[in-house]
Amino acid sequence: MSAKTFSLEEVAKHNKEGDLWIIVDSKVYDLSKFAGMHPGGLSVLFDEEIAGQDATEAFFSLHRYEVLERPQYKRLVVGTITGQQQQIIPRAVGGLSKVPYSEPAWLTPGYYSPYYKEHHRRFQAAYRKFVEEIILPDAQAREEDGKRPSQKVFDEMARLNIIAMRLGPGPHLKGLELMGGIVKPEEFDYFHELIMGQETAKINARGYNDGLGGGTYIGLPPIMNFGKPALRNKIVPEVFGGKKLCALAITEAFAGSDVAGLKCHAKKVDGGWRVTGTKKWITNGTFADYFTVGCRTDQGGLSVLLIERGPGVETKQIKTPYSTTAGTAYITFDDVFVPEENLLGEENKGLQVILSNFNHERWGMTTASVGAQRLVVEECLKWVNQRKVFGKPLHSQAVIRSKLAAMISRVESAQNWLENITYQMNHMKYKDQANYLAGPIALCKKYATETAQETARDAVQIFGGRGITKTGMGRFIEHYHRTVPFDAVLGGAEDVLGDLGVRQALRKMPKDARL
Ligand code: HEM
Repeated sequence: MSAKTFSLEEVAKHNKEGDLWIIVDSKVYDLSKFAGMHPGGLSVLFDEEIAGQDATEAFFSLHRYEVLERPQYKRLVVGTITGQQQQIIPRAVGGLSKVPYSEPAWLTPGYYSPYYKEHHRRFQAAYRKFVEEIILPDAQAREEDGKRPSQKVFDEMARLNIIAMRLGPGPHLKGLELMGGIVKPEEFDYFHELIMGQETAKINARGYNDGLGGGTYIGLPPIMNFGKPALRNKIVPEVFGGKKLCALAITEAFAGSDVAGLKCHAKKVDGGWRVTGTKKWITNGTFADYFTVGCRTDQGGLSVLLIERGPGVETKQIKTPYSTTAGTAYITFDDVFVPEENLLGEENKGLQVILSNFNHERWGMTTASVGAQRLVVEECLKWVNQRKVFGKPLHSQAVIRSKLAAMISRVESAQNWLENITYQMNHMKYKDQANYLAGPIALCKKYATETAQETARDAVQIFGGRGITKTGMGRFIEHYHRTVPFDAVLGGAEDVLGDLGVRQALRKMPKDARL
């Protein structure tokens, strides 16, 4: 940037076509050539309050800060105003936001938490930096072109053992160097995983987030927990190494939450099965290498088989409102031979394999949902502060403050419930989690996604037309509002989860309970 300084009077002289300067936050921009290419048009720049003037307020009413960070616009700076300092300093890469409620309480100066230790703080700082430097740029590019997340991102994740950590604490982390040694495998707990879920959600690229191993998150645990040692030893290192991806293929057009109604058929043959059937809405299906598949056997029971991509396996893209980078697929298995050793768990006891996965999946989705909801609160607080209506900030309207009150309360209650459940998970054996936490996790997810949708709706009302525009000020809100139903449907629709939570409670009702 040029080290030249100018007085306000000098800048004011450059206020005509072919010679146009403006000031944004103490920096002087020469827009003489750019004016004709300005996406907002030429005429707006020649307003007498803009041309040659300090246009900071007008600029931030209409553009996100990141516009000024783009190299092609940084080049337009010709100097600064004598005696003025930059007032608007964006958050440093990996740093914490100072906007109230944009960080959970444990990351907000002055507040305390019983849950997080020093290694969680170190981990959060390192992981956020990784997300912003490595994942975010790829996420934005892939959301645009719809391709799967780049191999270099998987390679970087593998290098720090992020793929292994995404599956939560457990024996699979033993002996691994996590995040460059910032946290020891024996220290790693569900709060670290919660941090990962919440931080990754901040990329605000919902399809990409699922593309980044969403299928592995639910498709690999059955292999790790129920696969035979030889199968595990082959597949787990390939996946943790970022070279292969899994997908969980249970849902069909015929049966969704009703897993007992699956039609995909595994016919017993010499040395294994031949599988024929279809699967629908399979995350990462278009590019996954391994499919963890729920099949009906000859006896009518349910078995889970590991099927490798190969002859007879076809995957087709399903178009959904989120980006194709998630690889959502319709899959057909056409007389595919599956060897005996690919059986996960016991034959006809597949329901146990499938159900054992659900709690972790739903809890993980809740971490992401709450993280994204918090980002929306931050976007709204910034917007109401910088947007002027009738000469005053948008937050001078009581109705806007009332919407924000509801948004903040929702995200804080969801976060606090989630942290309490996470604490329980840290202290329970995995099988006790099914007994004690299946209901609370289901209810917490339902609550988080319902509140997420209310918050998405309120945010669109606050942003107005910008909240339904894919570029510009409200682009985060538009994306969130369009993709928020994914949180509410994947891993179990809200009504199904609510019902599960209440049924679990009713099963535990004491026989002698009376009013
Ligand atoms: C450094 C100077 C400026 C640059 C680099 C710039 C760049 C841009 C860009 C890239 C957009 C497209 C929307 C987006 O991606 O956010 C845009 C839109 C716009 N700009 Fe500027 N701009 C500048 C100054 C101004 C100023 C001073 C005004 C004052 C009125 C203005 C008015 C607008 C308007 C009205 C739009 C359309 C906004 C919308 O669709 O909501 N721009 N500008």
